[in-house]
Amino acid sequence: MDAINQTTLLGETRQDVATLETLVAAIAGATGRQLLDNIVRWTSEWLDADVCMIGALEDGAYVDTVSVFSNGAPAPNFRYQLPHPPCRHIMNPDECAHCERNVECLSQNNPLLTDTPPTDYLALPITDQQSGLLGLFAVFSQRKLHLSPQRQKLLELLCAMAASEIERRSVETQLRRRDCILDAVSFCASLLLRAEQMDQVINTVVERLGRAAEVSRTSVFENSEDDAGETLCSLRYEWVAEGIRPQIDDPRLQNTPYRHNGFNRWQELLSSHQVIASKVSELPPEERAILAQEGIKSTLSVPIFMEDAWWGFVSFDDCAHERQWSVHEVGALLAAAAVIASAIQRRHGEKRQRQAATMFENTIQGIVITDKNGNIEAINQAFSEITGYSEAEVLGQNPRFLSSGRHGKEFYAELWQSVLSNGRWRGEIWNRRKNGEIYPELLTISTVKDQDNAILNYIAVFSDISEIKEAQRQLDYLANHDPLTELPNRRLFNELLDHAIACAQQEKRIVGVLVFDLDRFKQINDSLGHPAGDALLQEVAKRLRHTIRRSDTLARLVGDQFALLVEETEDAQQLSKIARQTLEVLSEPLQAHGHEFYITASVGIAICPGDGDDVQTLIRNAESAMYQAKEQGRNAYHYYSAELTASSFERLFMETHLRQALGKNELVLHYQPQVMLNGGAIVGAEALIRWQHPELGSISPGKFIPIAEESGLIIPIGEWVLRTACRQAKAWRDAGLPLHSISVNIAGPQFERAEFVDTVRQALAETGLEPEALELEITETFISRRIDHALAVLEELRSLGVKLAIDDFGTGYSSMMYLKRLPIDKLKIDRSFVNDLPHDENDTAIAKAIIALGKSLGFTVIAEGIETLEQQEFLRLEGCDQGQGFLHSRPVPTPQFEALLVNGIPAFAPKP
Ligand SMILES: Nc1nc2c(ncn2[C@@H]2O[C@@H]3COP(=O)(O)O[C@H]4[C@@H](O)[C@H](n5cnc6c(=O)[nH]c(N)nc65)O[C@@H]4COP(=O)(O)O[C@H]3[C@H]2O)c(=O)[nH]1
Repeated sequence: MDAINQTTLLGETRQDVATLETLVAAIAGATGRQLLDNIVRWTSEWLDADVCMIGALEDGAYVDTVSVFSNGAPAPNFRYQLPHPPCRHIMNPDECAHCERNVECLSQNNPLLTDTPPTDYLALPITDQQSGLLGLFAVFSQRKLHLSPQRQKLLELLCAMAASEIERRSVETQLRRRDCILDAVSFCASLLLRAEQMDQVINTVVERLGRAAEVSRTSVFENSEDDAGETLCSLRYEWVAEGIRPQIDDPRLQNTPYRHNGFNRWQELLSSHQVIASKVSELPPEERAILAQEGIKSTLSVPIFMEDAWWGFVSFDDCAHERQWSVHEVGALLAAAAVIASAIQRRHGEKRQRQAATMFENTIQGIVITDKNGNIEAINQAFSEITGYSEAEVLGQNPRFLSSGRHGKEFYAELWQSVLSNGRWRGEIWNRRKNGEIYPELLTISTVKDQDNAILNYIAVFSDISEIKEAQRQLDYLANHDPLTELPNRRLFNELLDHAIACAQQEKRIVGVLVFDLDRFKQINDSLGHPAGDALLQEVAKRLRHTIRRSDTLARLVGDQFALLVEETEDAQQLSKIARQTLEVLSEPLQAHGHEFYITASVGIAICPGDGDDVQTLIRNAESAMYQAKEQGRNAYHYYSAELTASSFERLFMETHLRQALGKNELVLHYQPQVMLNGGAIVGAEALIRWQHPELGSISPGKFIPIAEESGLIIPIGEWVLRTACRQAKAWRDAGLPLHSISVNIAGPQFERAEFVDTVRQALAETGLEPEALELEITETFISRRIDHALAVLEELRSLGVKLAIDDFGTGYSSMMYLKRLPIDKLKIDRSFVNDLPHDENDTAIAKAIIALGKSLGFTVIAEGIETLEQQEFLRLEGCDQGQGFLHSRPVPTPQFEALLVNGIPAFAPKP
């Protein structure tokens, strides 16, 4: 049948009608592939063509034939590439049909055409209003083909039929692919659920999805942030199809900032839940360059969100085709991304679980998990380490086997009541280890409940707090004990006394408080240093501890003050017995810190009831009594009496005011002349301190010097005396007044200070007084107590050039042995031996002996307290060199003394 003739006939002749009838017969009832096959067969016959085919356009780049009729028979489908002549014309949207002669086409791609290459070509686009170009309908012939309007109309009709079929087939393909992906997704989901090793499964999941999506590569990228808050992405998992180069080891894909790589658009889109589905050729140039370099032609990237946070994305790359991603595929791959997200999340959870498991095993806290009935389901290593029980020994048991027996039923009832009502109990509990040892735990019990609030498990977490308790005990001990002597301190003593008072009041008993204070301890501390003082206190504590009865409590209140609480006593007399015993024990020589100490103490006793009903009053009154004992000559005990309070207050008052006296210029020096007994010339002056209190008037040094010594105030006061006396003597001497020397009293604590010699040196240097014009008076008692030390200091002072006198000579333990060694200049006979001269035999003998001793050793001898001419004469005749006393002058203020210096002593004035 000639095509031209037929065309001419179409629509006009019977032949036309027949043609249409055969067409209708061919397509009637046919659907799907059958319809397309019938169309190509019918067209082939109608146009007497060698080959007739319908092709579907794939990815805009290929034609996949869907039905081919070649040389009188159906032929296999094939694919060929576009654009390719002559089919490229059909790709032009304006072209609705194309007819071409003498074509040389398709020969390479289509085996059907290579044997007998066609010369004529006729084609029409198959289009759809929504999707545009779907494919083409092509006819090849070695005979001449002509496209008449009628023929074109009929072919357009056939194209329209083919279009719906191609459309249907395309959707079918997309759905098949989608189903395929969804199959893979569900497979992966179940795989993930069952999987134990998430890492391996994630790789399988990625592969399976990649294969299902028929892509070349599936890549999972994870986000992170750098220090500057920049979002980075790193390739974490990857699957590649055969022949595709893996990228997982490419360092450029690790910690890559989206922004710096021109992928900031991706960051924006993906982070806002959008998908990137594109042919690479259609991407912006910067993105295109990077992806094309990797051979990627199409990419679909889907974000992964985890708990609403953008975690990263999964990319499906097609390196083979410029693929047009269908909505179905995108939907399925979104589901795939969700599966991957859940896998990753599970992996994180697993990690957390593993961490939790590790913590369970490695924590130092013991953990027990029981079922709802309280039977142990699991324990950790620390449980075994703390309790000593192995897992096998405890599984299935109720933890009550750990009970120590120290808590009653009520304790446990309250505990479980709290667990059941609050879901939690926390507290300290005593439990028993396997070896029977009872130990304290800090325990927390909590419940695990299901959705319906029913208890599933109890979890007990506990720490062995033995060490903490021990530390607490030590802290308590430290808080209540004196670290030096390990005796109870004032705090604990107060508590115990409080308790004792309460008990005694109930039982109508008496309680005694004895306060001990070491006499002159301060001097020891100042002279030998604190280590020696501390060692002495330790020895004293040891000795006292051994002396006291078990029922009594000894404490160190402060410094050198100890207290004894006597609870079991029949009467007050027993307390004095205890005080006496204590004094006796202490009077024994003590060895400490390489020294031998001869100490004494003063003890004050207060009794409840009577001397106070509370802790403070009792202790304060015992202290008052102790001061009273001191004032009465030390090494004694004294009961508290109401009058004592007044003197204690007075003492306290004086100490307080004495502290301010120096600053307020209330202290002054008076001077008493020292005269030559032969002739009466004033050779020296003794500086004697006076305290002029604005309210109390003049206070005698005999009252305040002991307080100054006890409180340490003697140091600044003594320095002031020394400087003032030196300055005054210098002034008098500079004024030409006849004064050989100025005598200054040095108290024991001053003399024992290591800096004493320096203080003297400085006083001389500051005032400019010649050293030989200064005489230091040191009491004999003091020198004899620590003779070696005294010797060394006196030598040093002597080397300064100052004069040294022994004051109150005769009152101490004079020993010829040391007296000989002492670098002194003068002996001062104590007033007490002068008082009754020349009538008292004893005093006379002593005075004579002292004078003889002093003379034999080459010392100057001076007698103090000369009040009568008789005394003076006796002493002078016995060879005493100098004298000092009211007979010559009382101690007087500076101006009066100046007058004495100028006018001489009236007692020696020539008789009129
Ligand atoms: N009954 C009587 N007493 C006489 C007579 N002649 C002098 N006295 C007193 O005897 C004391 C002599 O001083 P002391 O033995 O060193 O005894 C002094 C001395 O140990 C101490 N003292 C005074 N001034 C100082 C001082 O500046 N430093 C130190 N460390 N102690 C001082 O106070 C003690 C008492 O001093 P004062 O009250 O000034 O008493 C003085 C003086 O007033 C007398 O004929 N009859």
